[in-house]
Amino acid sequence: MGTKIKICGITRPKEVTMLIENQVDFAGMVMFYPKSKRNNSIENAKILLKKLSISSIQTVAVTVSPTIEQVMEIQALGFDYIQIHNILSKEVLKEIRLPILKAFHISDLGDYENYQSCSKVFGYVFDSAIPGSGETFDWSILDHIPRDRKLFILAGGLNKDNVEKAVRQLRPDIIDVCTGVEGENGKDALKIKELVNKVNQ
Ligand SMILES: O=C(O)c1ccccc1NCC(=O)[C@H](O)[C@H](O)COP(=O)(O)O
Repeated sequence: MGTKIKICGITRPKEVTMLIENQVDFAGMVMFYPKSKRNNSIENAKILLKKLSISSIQTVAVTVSPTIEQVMEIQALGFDYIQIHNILSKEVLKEIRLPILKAFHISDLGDYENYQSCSKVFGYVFDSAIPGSGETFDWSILDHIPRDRKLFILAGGLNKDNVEKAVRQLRPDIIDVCTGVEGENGKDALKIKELVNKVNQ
């Protein structure tokens, strides 16, 4: 099976159209994180989710240290997965029903093994120090990560110029791209197309 593609940080209906036209596999929406320029309100997320529901694209709510109330709202919206950066509290882990993609930054990789036996964690997102910054990191630090059956997702500064090398070197299940497919006004149709072509060639 080929490498799947997740485009993160969508905020506009026309970006959903770009994802559908390019047959990407996952769409990520930043939720409850107003510090991000890609943050979505509940109302906007509803609009994007409705538009995505006519496609086979899987939806991911991207969160940072979410509270239990936020997790409940995300579940009610009908996302397929929740991606959690920073803290995944015991309370959230106990109550959550959505499959979790746990994000690790290059500084908290040591945490990774704690989640390997957790049945609610379906995958790991390996990301640079600042999520959504477009910065890459030294991929060799992942060489010694013990692989298991959960999804191995590579993020952080990927774009059309480095994605082939990343796929060859790390064989991720999914590549996750945000800044690398953006122009001045959000996601760029040509950049998405070029990236998808590079991954699928
Ligand atoms: O995009 C954001 O602003 C953001 C903020 C907080 C958490 C996650 C965020 N973005 C999505 C991500 O999980 C990844 O970091 C991203 O897909 C990779 O970003 P990039 O390096 O820009 O490709």
